[in-house]
Amino acid sequence: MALSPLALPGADLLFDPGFLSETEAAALLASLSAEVAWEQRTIRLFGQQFPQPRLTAWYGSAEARYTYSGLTWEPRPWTPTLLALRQRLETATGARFNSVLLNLYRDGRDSMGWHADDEPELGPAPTIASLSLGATRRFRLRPRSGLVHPPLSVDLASGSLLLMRGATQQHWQHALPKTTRPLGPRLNLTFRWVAGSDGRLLSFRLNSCATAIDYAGRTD
Ligand SMILES: O=C(O)CCC(=O)C(=O)O
Ligand SMILES: [Fe+2]
Repeated sequence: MALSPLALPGADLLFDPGFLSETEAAALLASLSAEVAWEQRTIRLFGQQFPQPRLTAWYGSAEARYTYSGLTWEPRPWTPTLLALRQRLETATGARFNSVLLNLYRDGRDSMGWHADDEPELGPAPTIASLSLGATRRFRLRPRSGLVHPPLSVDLASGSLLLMRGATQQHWQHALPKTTRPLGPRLNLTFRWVAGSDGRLLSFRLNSCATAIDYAGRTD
C-alpha cells in the first residue's frame, strides 16, 4: 500500500495501514521480541520512581544520545534486522533516521501516557516513522493548548506505518491508552533523527514547558 495524508489541522500525518504484509509483520514481531534487549525502565515523577508500563529499548548510531522523560539513553548498536528496516523506511519516506525507540506493550494493561515527542534533540519539526507489529491498539491524538479540535483515534494494526512530521509535535500530543480487551503483545518502533550531543539544536527548543507525563502503573 502507500502512505496517504490524515487530515488534521496543525499536523502533518501520513498513514499506510499495510506497509508490511501480515506475514512479514508477524515474522518481524517474533524476531524482534526475541533479539531485542528489552528493559523496564523507571520514570521519575513528582520526586517518586514508577516503573514504565511497557518494555523499551533504544538502538542507533553512537551519536544518537537521547533524553526521554528525564532519562538519558545511550543507544545500543544497530542489529541487522533493525538496519534493514531503517533502510526500508528511509526509502519509503525520503527521511533519514539515526535511531529507533522500541516499545513492547505486553498486553492491554501496558500503555503510553499523553506526550509530544518534542525533546530538543529531535529538533523543531521532527520526522518520526512509527511502525506497529502485533495486536491492534488505538493511538490517540489531542490538540495542545492554543488549538481547539476534537481528538483523533487511529487504530494501528500490525504492519501499519504512521509518519509524523512538520509541526505535529508542536500542536498535538499523542498517547496509547490502556484497554480492558484481552490482547496479545504489540511492538512499536519509532525511527527518529536525534542530533548529536553538541547542543547544536538546543536553541530551537520550542516547547520548553511540555512534559512527558507518562505515569500509568500496571495494577498487577
Ligand atoms: O506505541 C505507539 O504507537 C506510540 C509510541 C510513542 O509515542 C513513542 O515512542 O514516543
Ligand atoms: Fe511519542
